[in-house]
Order: sequence, then C-alpha cells, then structure tokens
Amino acid sequence: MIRVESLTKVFRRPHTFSGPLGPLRTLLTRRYDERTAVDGVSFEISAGEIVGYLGPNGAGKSTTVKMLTGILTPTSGLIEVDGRVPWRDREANARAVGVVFGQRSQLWWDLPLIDSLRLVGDLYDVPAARFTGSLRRMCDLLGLDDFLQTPVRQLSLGQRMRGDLAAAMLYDPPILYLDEPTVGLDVMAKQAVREFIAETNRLGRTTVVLTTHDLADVEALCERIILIDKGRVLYDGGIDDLVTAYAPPRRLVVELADDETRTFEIAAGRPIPELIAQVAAEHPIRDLSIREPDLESVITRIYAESER
Ligand SMILES: Nc1ncnc2c1ncn2[C@@H]1O[C@H](COP(=O)(O)OP(=O)(O)OP(=O)(O)O)[C@@H](O)[C@H]1O
Repeated sequence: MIRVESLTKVFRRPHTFSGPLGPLRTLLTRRYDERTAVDGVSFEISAGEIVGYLGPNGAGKSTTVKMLTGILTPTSGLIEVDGRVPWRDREANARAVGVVFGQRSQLWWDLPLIDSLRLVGDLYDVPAARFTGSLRRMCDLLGLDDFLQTPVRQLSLGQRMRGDLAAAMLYDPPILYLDEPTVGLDVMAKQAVREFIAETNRLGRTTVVLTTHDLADVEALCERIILIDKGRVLYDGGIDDLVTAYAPPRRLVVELADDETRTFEIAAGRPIPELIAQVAAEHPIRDLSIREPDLESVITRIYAESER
C-alpha cells in the first residue's frame, strides 16, 4: 500500500550572516546552508497496519509525513501510495488520505465546527446521503454533538482535535496520517483519540501512520514501529522484538533503612535471590522491587547508541 525507497529530503536555506551588515551580506552573497532532514529512508506498509513512526525532535518525522501527503517533494528517492506518486498525483492522493497535524488545525477557525465539516464534505465531493451517515458515525465515535455549533476558535484543544479527526475521516480515506494527534491533550482526551484510531482501523481497515512522542499512544495502538534519528531508520519491526533485542538490564530497587533508595543492575543470567542476598548482607533493607525495562528506556537506549 505504501512503498518508500531511499527517500531523501535536503532543505536549502540562504546562509544568514550576523553583525550590522549581516542582512545585506545574506541578501548579496547567495550562500546556502543545506540540512538533510530525511536521509535514505526505506520502508513498506501494508493495508490495515498501524505503524508508529518515532524519533526524537528534529529526526525527520514530519518531513516524511509531508512527503507522503504530497505537500513536499523529495530531493531524491521514491514514494508510492497505492500506486500513486503523492507529489505528482496530489489531488488523487489527497482523496485517498486523511491527515491530522496535532500542532496545526486544518479546520476553518471562524466557522462553527459543523460548517467546517460540511466544507470538507463539499471539497471531497461526498454525496449528501453518505455525508450524513459519515457525520453521524463521527459524532458517535468522537462525541461531537455538544460542540458542533461552536466556532472552532472557541473549542478546547481536545474538542478541536476530535473535530480534526472527524474532518480527516469524513470522506472514508483508506489511509490516515497522524502527526502528534495527542500532543497537549489531557488523559481523557488522549484516551478518546486512541479509541477513535483503534476503532477506525478495526472497522474500516484504515492504514494508519502515527508519529508521536507519547509512547503510551504507541503501546496502545501499534504492533510495529519505525524508529528514525537524523533522518535514518534505526529500527523497523515489532515492539516485542525491539524490547527483546534492545532491553537494558532489569534493575533491583532497594529502599534502605535510612530512607535512601539504591538501584542495582541485574546482570543477564544472574539469579535474583543471589543478588538480593548479597545486597542484604551489605545494607539494612526496608523494601525492594524489580524494575522491568519499559518501552521508553529501550528507545532511549537505542537513541543513545546511535549517538556514539
Ligand atoms: N522547511 C524547512 N526548512 C529548513 N529546514 C527544515 C524545514 N523543515 C524541517 N527542517 C529541518 O529538518 C529537520 C527535521 O525536521 P522535522 O520537522 O521533520 O522533524 P521531526 O522529527 O518531525 O521533529 P519534531 O519531533 O520536533 O516535530 C530539522 O532539523 C528541521 O530543523
């Protein structure tokens, strides 16, 4: 469904000079700085998958999503989405994908939400009967009824995000790109967004590409993740395999009698009772627990290793 091969995007910006004559030199010298945001990325995503596209700030996630949607043209490499090249077949591609950028609403700021949704229906030529059915489904799934008549600018962030998700899915696109859809939301709103994504994928077999910094999103929704850093793929595969392959050692957390807490690495293959006996012989213990590595510690470790 989605095929990406050796995808590269280099941004070119005029070199800026500082100092009193800086702006003039910037204008006259025509020197450019280049930044490689995406650097030879390849992957394939099958219909119906939910894939987490993860990476630290500046890794190249949004740039990839913008190329997948056809907003940006790659410097080199290939993308095919259902046989289409997004930046060449922009219109056909736009009809086949729903896009939500968590940081920026696609809705009309001054219009009531319902009018924004109607405009989306018109733009995508959704027939009236289908629009009514889709809108009802979105209202039920996302609980929109209470604020359909409210201008978008007056919506809370969580309500606005639900409106954006409805707009992205009103015309039933088979693919949904979500760029940080839970950013800034409270726990309840995050949960509502996650449930919507899971339902959309389950009911319509929608293929979802999700970028997020919230690993709870990933744990709730994705079986597969693609991890990138500095524009390159560090890992592509199942979350379980990732944890097995890269998990840092488990830790024994010991609370000592004087309220001090200390942690001890549990070396692979070392029997835990033996470690506990050794620690107990050296310290007066009040309580102890074992800390299993979580997804965050695994991913942090991979980023740290890629820095070396
Ligand atoms: N229009 C642009 N012009 C120049 N450089 C850009 C442009 N857009 C992005 N970049 C640079 O490309 C790199 C990748 O940016 P991108 O927004 O894709 O990262 P990201 O992984 O989405 O980060 P974040 O998690 O912070 O949103 C960054 O170094 C960024 O400064």
